[in-house]
Amino acid sequence: MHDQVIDSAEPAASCPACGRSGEPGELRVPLPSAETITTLGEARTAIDGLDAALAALLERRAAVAAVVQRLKPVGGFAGRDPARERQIVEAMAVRAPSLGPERLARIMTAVIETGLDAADARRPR
Ligand SMILES: O=C(O)C(=O)C[C@]1(C(=O)O)C=C[C@@H](O)C=C1
Repeated sequence: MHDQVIDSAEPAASCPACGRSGEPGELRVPLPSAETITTLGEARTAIDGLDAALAALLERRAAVAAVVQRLKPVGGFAGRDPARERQIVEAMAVRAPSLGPERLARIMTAVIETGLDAADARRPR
C-alpha cells in the first residue's frame, strides 16, 4: 500500500507505519483510504502512520527552511515573505482540496512560524 514516494538527498528512511525501507533518500508511506476504514482501532492506526510521516516531513522541512534563512539577505522573522507563503498555500490547496486555502493557511502559518522559531533557536550566537 505504498502509494507515495518522497525524494530527498538523504539516506533511506523506513516507513513509519510498517518499517519497510524505501530506496536511499526516499520516505515511503502507506496512504490509507478513509472509505475502507471501519473500526476505531483501524482509524487510529492509520492516523498514527500518517502522523509519523508528517513528523518526518516536518523535521526535514524545518531543516531546509533553516538553510533558506541563512541564504536570504534578511532571514528569520524579519525576512518574512507573505507572497511566497501565499504561493505555498495555493499550491497545497490543489493537493488538499477538502481543506481549502483558508484552513491550509492556518496550518502553514503555524508550520512556517515554528520552522523560523526552530531555526532561530539553532542559530549560533
Ligand atoms: O522561502 C522563504 O523565503 C523562506 O524563508 C521559507 C519560508 C518557509 O518556511 O517556507 C519561511 C518564511 C517565509 O515567510 C516564506 C517561506
